[in-house]
Amino acid sequence: MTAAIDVSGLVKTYGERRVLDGLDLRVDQGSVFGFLGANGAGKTTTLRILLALARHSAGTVRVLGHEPADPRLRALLGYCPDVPGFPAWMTAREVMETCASLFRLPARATHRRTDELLELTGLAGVDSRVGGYSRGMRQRLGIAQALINTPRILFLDEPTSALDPLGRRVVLELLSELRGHTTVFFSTHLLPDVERVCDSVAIVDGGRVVAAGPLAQVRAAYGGVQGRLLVEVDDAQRLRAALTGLPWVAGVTDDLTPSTLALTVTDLDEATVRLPAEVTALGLRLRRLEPRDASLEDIFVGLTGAGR
Ligand SMILES: Nc1ncnc2c1ncn2[C@@H]1O[C@H](COP(=O)(O)OP(=O)(O)OP(=O)(O)O)[C@@H](O)[C@H]1O
Repeated sequence: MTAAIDVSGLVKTYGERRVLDGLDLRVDQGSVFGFLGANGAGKTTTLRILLALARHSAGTVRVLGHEPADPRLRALLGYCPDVPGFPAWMTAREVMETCASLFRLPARATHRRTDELLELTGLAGVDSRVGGYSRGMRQRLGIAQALINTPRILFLDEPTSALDPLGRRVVLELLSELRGHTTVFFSTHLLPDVERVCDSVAIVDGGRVVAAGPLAQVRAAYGGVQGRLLVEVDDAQRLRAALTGLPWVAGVTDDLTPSTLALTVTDLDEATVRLPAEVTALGLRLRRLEPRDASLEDIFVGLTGAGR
């Protein structure tokens, strides 16, 4: 099957500055794909190139098998920018009808699709003008308008960044519902969002993809590097002092309770064996030992040096 998105060796320079530096990317059709990177990593630039809003300096880019500027793509794509803007005096229905007219949808299809999408995005029955909408409502209308033409790929730039937790959940559930029908490509710096809804992920850093693939595969491939252990003992601070500096311990932080430590370890299996021995040697009592695979956050921090 043709990939939804296939990018190879993508380079974008601004003057002397190499903002994208040989970026490779493959997104399967029907997947919910998270394009993850810290601020300035190159996400928006990549998105703009995929949508033919910016030109690349080198490399190949195919969207549904076409060059981004191919006019055949126009009807096949939907896009919602990070801060969607609408005329303040319009209602959601008027926004949808205006967008439908750009695709020359017949009146019946416009009405049917508008009803469906306003229902899907929780805006059915909202008759007020867009100017009074909350950010979450605007974002949902942005997604609805981007779906009016039943696109094969929906592009979203940081769709949840400006939203409160409830607004984020609603938008993420909405993206999940599109799985299998529409390829969803969304850029974000929010790791929990990716963990919640994505099948596949690419982590971009310094204009390159540093890890990519199905979420489980990325976790397995890079999760072995660092895992986590939650450990509860009767004297956490003595254990903390003893563990600090050991070669298999990459970091120790206090956890939620005073008797619990969160350990970042270089090898989860080795640590699970060594830790009880350390606790016994100190004459402490082990109350809990809970190994955890590296989260996407551990992987992200390890690969991009975020927070360094
Ligand atoms: N028109 C431009 N001229 C010069 N530099 C630019 C231009 N657009 C973007 N950049 C630079 O390219 C780098 C990548 O920017 P980009 O917006 O793609 O990052 P991003 O991953 O989307 O981050 P953010 O979440 O902050 O938007 C940044 O360092 C940015 O300053």
